[in-house]
Amino acid sequence: MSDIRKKQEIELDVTDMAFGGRGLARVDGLAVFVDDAVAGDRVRARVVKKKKRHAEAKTLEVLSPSADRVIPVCSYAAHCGGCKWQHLQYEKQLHYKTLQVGEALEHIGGIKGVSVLPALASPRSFHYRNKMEFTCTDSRWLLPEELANPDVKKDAAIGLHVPGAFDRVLDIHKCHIQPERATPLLDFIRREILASGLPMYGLRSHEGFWRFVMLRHSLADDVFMVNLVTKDPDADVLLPMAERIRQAFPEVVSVVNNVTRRKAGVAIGEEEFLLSGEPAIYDAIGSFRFKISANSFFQTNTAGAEKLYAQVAAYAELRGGEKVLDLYSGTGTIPIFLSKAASEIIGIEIVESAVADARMNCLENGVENCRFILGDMKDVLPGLDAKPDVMIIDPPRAGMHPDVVKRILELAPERMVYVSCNPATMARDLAMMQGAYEILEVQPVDMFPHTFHIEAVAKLRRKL
Ligand SMILES: C[S@@+](CC[C@H](N)C(=O)[O-])C[C@H]1O[C@@H](n2cnc3c(N)ncnc32)[C@H](O)[C@@H]1O
Repeated sequence: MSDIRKKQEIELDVTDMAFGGRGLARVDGLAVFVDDAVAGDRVRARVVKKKKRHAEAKTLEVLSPSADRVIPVCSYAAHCGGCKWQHLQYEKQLHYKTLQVGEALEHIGGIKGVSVLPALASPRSFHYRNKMEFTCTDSRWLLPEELANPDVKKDAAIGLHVPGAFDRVLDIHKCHIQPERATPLLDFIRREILASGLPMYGLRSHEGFWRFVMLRHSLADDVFMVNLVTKDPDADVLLPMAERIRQAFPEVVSVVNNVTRRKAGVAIGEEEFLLSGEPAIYDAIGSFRFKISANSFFQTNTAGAEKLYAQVAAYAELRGGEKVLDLYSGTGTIPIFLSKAASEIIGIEIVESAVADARMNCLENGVENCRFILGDMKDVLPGLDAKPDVMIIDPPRAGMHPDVVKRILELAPERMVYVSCNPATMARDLAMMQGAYEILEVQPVDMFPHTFHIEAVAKLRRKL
């Protein structure tokens, strides 16, 4: 039994990476999850939580670095919630992500003996994100070196959050996972916002005007959309600002304004106004082009999405005559990507604008064999009398409702492909299906380099 105590400073040998991204050490059999540590490190750490079965600690000093450590390229990496694994070699990130998918299947789903292939690398390990949301605040979070400088004030920031802290925002001037061309654009917008005379939003007071700056990038066309998210509309300020942004950056083809009075930190407005240029941008996956509005769901790593969808296609093994059901179809990207290989694809999706985009994407790509049903999966599936040969399932992080799983088992397609961005809920959902389906293989696909997140694709075949 370990006698470590909260607030105690201890030296730890970190031996593994835990689910959720932290290092894992053991003290007299007790699992200690260590923030900012890498397997192979010896660290001096402070215990911040002590429970019966585990403890949590924060690294104070790396005494002896792991051979897998690298120096992060980003100066905010140690403090920013965006990239928690920049200090870990990319090949090792893939290694631990692969292990974590296997461990989730085994420990959460009780699924043993499934072949989990090594994670496929993202085509780009930096500059891969096509969408970034920077939060505006009236009181920025200071870096340790800034705290020591009496001239630095806790004034406004436009940036990213400290991990797990809704009200702590770092003023980010360069983010290495977004395209390089976004850096001068963000700086220009920051100067415009600061010069506007309108107040930044207070994340605790919920007063103020400027809430978020969202940048979307099209890899295919190398153009940007700027979405200025505010608490109120103000055409007098926003319209001329949008023109100045587009004059300075001709690659910005769309500037929109989302207005939200909700207190939740979500950059989606109840109203949207077009300020300048087009209302949407386009990007391509494979030979298809997709329209992306400010609030559309679109995979955030475009080049990675092509790899992901190619894996879905490989596991679906379509020969041309199949009826396919695509659950959680978003803006129709998977159905359209697979359209040439199937006879008919039906997508089901809860977000009205996504279904509208999916239908438009079919029209614009000349795709005639896909249709989409709007509604909540658990309400739509029971009334559906289609008999699918193949089902593609790509649920949100929370996974599937148990009633949905039950209905899938009644529909009993011969083959299924399950796509997930959350190994824990994937393991839970697959466990409910493994009585009737054999889980043939799982392929993790890295869509989120330098974070501990991983996408995974599972191939299932009906047992009878
Ligand atoms: C992970 S995304 C997948 C989107 C799409 N397959 C893609 O690759 O772009 C999950 C989708 O499920 C939708 N969704 C979430 N809950 C749902 C529900 N209860 N019923 C139907 N769709 C839902 C979301 O709106 C989102 O578009």
